[in-house]
Amino acid sequence: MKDLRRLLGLLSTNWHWQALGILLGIIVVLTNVGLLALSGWFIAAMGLAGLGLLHLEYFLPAAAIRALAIIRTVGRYLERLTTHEATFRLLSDLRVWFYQHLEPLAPARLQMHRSGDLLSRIRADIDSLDNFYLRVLAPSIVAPVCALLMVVFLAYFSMGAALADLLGLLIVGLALPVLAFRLARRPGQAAVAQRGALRADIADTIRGFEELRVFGALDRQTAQHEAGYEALIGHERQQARVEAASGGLGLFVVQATMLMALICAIPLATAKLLSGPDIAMVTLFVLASFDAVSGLPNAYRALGETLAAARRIFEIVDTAPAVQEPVREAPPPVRFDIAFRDVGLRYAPHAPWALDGVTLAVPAGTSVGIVGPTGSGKTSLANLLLRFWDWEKGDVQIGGMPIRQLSGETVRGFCAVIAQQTHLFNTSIRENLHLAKPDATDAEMQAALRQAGIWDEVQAMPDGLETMVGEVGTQLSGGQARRIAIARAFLKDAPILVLDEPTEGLDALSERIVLDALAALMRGRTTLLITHRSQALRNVDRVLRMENGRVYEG
Ligand SMILES: Nc1ncnc2c1ncn2[C@@H]1O[C@H](COP(=O)(O)OP(=O)(O)OP(=O)(O)O)[C@@H](O)[C@H]1O
Repeated sequence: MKDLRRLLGLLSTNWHWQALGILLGIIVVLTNVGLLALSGWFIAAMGLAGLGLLHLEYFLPAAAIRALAIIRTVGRYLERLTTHEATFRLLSDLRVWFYQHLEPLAPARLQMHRSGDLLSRIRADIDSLDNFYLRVLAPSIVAPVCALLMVVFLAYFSMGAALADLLGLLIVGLALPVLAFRLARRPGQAAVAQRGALRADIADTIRGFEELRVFGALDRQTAQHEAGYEALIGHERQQARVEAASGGLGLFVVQATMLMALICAIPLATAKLLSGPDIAMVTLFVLASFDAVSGLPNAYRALGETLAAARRIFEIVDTAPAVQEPVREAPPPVRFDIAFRDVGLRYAPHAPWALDGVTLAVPAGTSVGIVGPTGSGKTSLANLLLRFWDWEKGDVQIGGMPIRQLSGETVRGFCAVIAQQTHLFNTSIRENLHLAKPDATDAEMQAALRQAGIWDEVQAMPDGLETMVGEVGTQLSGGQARRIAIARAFLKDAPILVLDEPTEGLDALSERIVLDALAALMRGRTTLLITHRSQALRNVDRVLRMENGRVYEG
């Protein structure tokens, strides 16, 4: 219920389009009912007039039928246009809203989510919210308004037919939707969760194809996916049963209501209170009146899925970022020395200290190499400096300014990062460089690539700067990818460098080339170099050792 209320709150931004869509929906339903009923009356009346049993002035009803047909057609078109406009605006607002909440959570709060699952939330879960306005909310307003007007109109001709219609409309428009919602809610929730898990599994499998083939585990993995799909089909089958049953029942109620209305109306005709054409009109009016409610059982059947999708989105949106931004940002520092003062960090409230009273200083323009066994806390230093995590004790400063007083964006604006896993996007070298400086000219890019020692190789590639680097840079060698990342850092021209295992995974020759490029990059910049490799330390001014979250001199 809370999620439903929240979902309604999210709709408020586009209420003009939504209200217009609902108004047009009401007009379309009423003209459709009017058209069918009047046509029925007219055909019956014409038949009687043909037999000479009735004198019929046919001009007015014929004109009314034509007018209703035009209004219905144009109205239906405009209604589709506005409701879809409202829905797509809503979806795009929701995506922006979700992304705005997602971005501050990276990387700390997103590490427990699988990337395939996040993609599923951004795309499929938000998409499934289109069901809410289009099929649930708008028809839920259109239906009672139209039902009320139609029943009042019918009561003028036959109270019995009006009551029968009211009962039928209540069954199809209220009882069946509630029942369908209840029965399909659990399988709907399960289907949404299962689809998310499957997408994440498949994304994982595609990423790990190489390993799966090497270990001969592809068949096992495929069998697991098949089992997952079987489970999904099971949930979908349950929902399909509810859909089929509510559809069949709905149809039965429509026919039964028509019969009831006819039974109520015939005695009125015998008593000469209604004419023959009136009977045809009343009967067809009852049939057409279900146009207002016929979509509701299936819409409410799908509502369980929609709410489950909304829950998955709210889960992310409600996560508090790991780092709180300052209410008012302090002026940016003008010096770029780095200082950690007695810093204590734990990744969870009762976890062991990952950093346990770390104090270190890197004077501006100098470099410090950090070595130490795995898990000793080296990368954690970088995580704090980049404002990806917050710490519990002590302080981290840049140029004497506590970085907590600066926004994460400002702090990261001062830093360039090169890590073992520095991400290259699956696009051209040019676009990857643009990331660091969107307005970089070709000459600037060329200079940066030259400084990174890779210009000659890029120039020799058939497509030069337009060369596509492939998924995470797989079309390049490890050393080339690293040097493109270095060129990117040259372009950014940030005063602080964070190098986290920048030569990891490279052979001796590539390492030497990358280290030469890094030496040029480090000149004049405050540098924190985290490494296991002794070669990498040749360029630094000072070496510190980390052990169990503490820092020791060389
Ligand atoms: N995101 C995280 N969530 C929870 N614990 C973490 C996280 N990152 C690191 N840790 C823990 O904090 C400790 C320090 O990790 P850190 O990555 O800083 O070490 P490291 O010296 O860089 O290791 P390596 O050389 O293997 O990269 C380890 O015990 C690690 O398990």
